[in-house]
Parts: sequence; structure tokens; C-alpha cells
Amino acid sequence: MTDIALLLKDVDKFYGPIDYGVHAVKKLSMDVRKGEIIALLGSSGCGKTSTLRMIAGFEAVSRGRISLGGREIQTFPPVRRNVAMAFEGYSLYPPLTVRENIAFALKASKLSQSTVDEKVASIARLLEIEDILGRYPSSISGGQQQRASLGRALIRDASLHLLDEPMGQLEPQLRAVLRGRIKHYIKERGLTAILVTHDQTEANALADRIAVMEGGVLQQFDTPQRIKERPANLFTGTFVGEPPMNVFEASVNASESRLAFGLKEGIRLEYAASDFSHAVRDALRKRQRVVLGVRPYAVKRSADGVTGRVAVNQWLGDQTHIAADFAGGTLVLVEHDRARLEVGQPIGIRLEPASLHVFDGESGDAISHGEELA
Ligand SMILES: Nc1ncnc2c1ncn2[C@@H]1O[C@H](COP(=O)(O)OP(=O)(O)OP(=O)(O)O)[C@@H](O)[C@H]1O
Repeated sequence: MTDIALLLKDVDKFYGPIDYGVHAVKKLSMDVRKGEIIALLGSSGCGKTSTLRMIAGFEAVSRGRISLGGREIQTFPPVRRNVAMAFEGYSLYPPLTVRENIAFALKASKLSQSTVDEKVASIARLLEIEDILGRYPSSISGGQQQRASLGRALIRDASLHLLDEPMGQLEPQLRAVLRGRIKHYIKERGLTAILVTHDQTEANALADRIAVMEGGVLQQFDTPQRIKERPANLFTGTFVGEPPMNVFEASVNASESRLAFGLKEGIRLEYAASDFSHAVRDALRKRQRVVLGVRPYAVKRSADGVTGRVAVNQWLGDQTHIAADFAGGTLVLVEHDRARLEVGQPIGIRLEPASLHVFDGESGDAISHGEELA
């Protein structure tokens, strides 16, 4: 038996005529395993919601296939897909109370009234909406409606749960608490879920794997850790991670014993060839222009480093963010201790070979991460 719950194969979405309308999703292929939580992450307009709506059946698939539990479903109406949804705009039924709205999702399940009541009470407790179960949708806040709608989706025993920005209207503290509880609830029941979010903290906290999208194209589909450590391209490298990855255009100069990167303003980063694998040196030797990336947490200060000049020094209560003028741009460093640095003061900057990400100067595709090929 396969452990694949959902499969998307070369899925295209055009709004308007195929090949001429707005191309919102481009040749998207991905697989979701049973029991997995997937986050679709990307900026506004990248095609996340279109993807989710095609899976749910609210939008037609222009090209390609979608299979759920081994059945092709792209031509099925939403009710035949056995998918539970919490969508913005997929609103609660106004004539029903919150309790009735949530219980309505179990209507087809033939459960006894007492089991339904128990399930509703338990999900209401989880989402902290016990006190509004008797109210009507028109008399509760947007955040409460969102939680009621989430409850209505989570209570169902469906093949797939689709959650579109499910906590977008909640305060940060409540979001953080609910995130943990929802993850536990989904995992405990072995549910399969896809969550749309533009919030990377949410994606990192909830998802087993993240699908990063941009311009309708899937940029990378991997675990949060691998996306951080091995971004597939410059887009994921700079989109995922807070503060964002520092990037600098550079030329490459490779000899038998040395590997050097030339940055703007005559800055040269020199390394021993042995700091990188043969394969990386070979790959870099063929390039003239690359983009170097280094995460703010990985930048080190060192007396014998390359000089930068402090532009900003901010203590955030638990870490210091330093921005330095460096190689014609800005380099951000994060340190755990409070740094006693004045604006304008020179600092030595050391970029360890193990923390360098190198991207192709033209395509933006990753060439290497540390000493290994991408
Ligand atoms: N009904 C529609 N008609 C025409 N174009 C649309 C329609 N819905 C979405 N689009 C376009 O398709 C692209 C993808 O939109 P989509 O809503 O899927 O993105 P998103 O990543 O979910 O964005 P957001 O986070 O803002 O919801 C955008 O360019 C959007 O303008």
C-alpha cells in the first residue's frame, strides 16, 4: 500500500483562457504523504490559494492531474472529494449557532448525539471557543468566526484537511498556543493537512514539509530544516529565515591552493582550497559571477576579518542585531550577547566557509552549501 495521500502532477491554473489568461499556478507537481502536515508558503499572489482551491474543487484545474487516495479527483465536485476545509470566505451558516455549525460537519457520520456533543466540546476547548458555542455567526468577532470555521474542518474525519490562513485574524499569543494544540490534534489522529500561510514562523512550527512558491512556481519542497540549511535557490534562501540571508554579488578566483571571492569595493574573501570539496571547486571554477549568501546568525566578528563599519546596533532584549556597511551593501549579524559597538566603528567580519551558500549569478540556483555541492 502506498503512503501517498495526495498527488499533484503538472498542474496548471489559468484564470481566463488556457495559455492566454493569468497563469497563477505553473506545472506544479508534489506529493503529500499520509499523516503529513504541509505548508504552502509564499508571498501574496504566488498561487497558494489557487492551489488549495483546485485541490478542494472550488477552482477548475486547467491542466494536469490531482489524485487523492489513489483516485483522480480533478473533475469531481467538492462534495465528492472527502476534503475538509477552513477557508477565508467559506463562511459559517448564519442561521445556525456555532455549536450547530461545528456539529453540522458530522451530520453524515451517523454518530450518536452524545458522541457529537463530546467531540464538539473537545474541539471548542482546544480552540478556546466554549463560551460562544450558543451564539450565531453574525454576533461573534472575525477571529472567533475563524476558530469556529477551523473547528468545523478539524472535527471531520476526512482524507485531507485544507486550511487557508487558518489563524490569520488571531492575536500572536493565541496563535502561538493554538499552533501547538492544532499540530498535536492533527498528529494524534494521523490526519493529512495542507496549510496555506505567508507566515514562515507558522510554517516552521506546524509543517513537516514546506512548499515554497513564487510566481506560481514551486521553488522548493522540503523540511523546514533543509530549506534553511540547503536553500535550492536565491529565492528560498532570502525568503525563508529571519532576519533574511545576507547576499553579495561576487567574482570567483580559484587556484590549486586558494579559493577567493571578489566582492564590491575591492573586498576579497580568501579561503584555502581544502575548505571546499573538489566538486565545489570545480563547479565554482566554471562560473565567473556568483551570489554569496550567509545567514545573519552565522556571521562572526574577528579581529583579523574583513573590515565593515557599524551602521546600526540594536539590542532586542535577547539578541543583538548589528547592520554593517560592507562590500557596497549591508551585512546583518545577529549575536546573543549585548554588543558594545558605536555607529561608524570598524569591525572585522569573518564568513566561515561552512556557512557560505553560493548561488549562480544568472539563474539564482544554489551551487553549494558550505563545503558540499547543492
Ligand atoms: N479569480 C481570479 N481571476 C483572475 N486572477 C486571479 C483570480 N484569483 C487569483 N488570481 C490571480 O492569480 C494569482 C495567484 O493568486 P492566489 O490567490 O492563488 O495567490 P496567493 O498566493 O494565495 O495570494 P494571497 O496570499 O494574497 O491570497 C495572482 O496573480 C492573482 O491575482
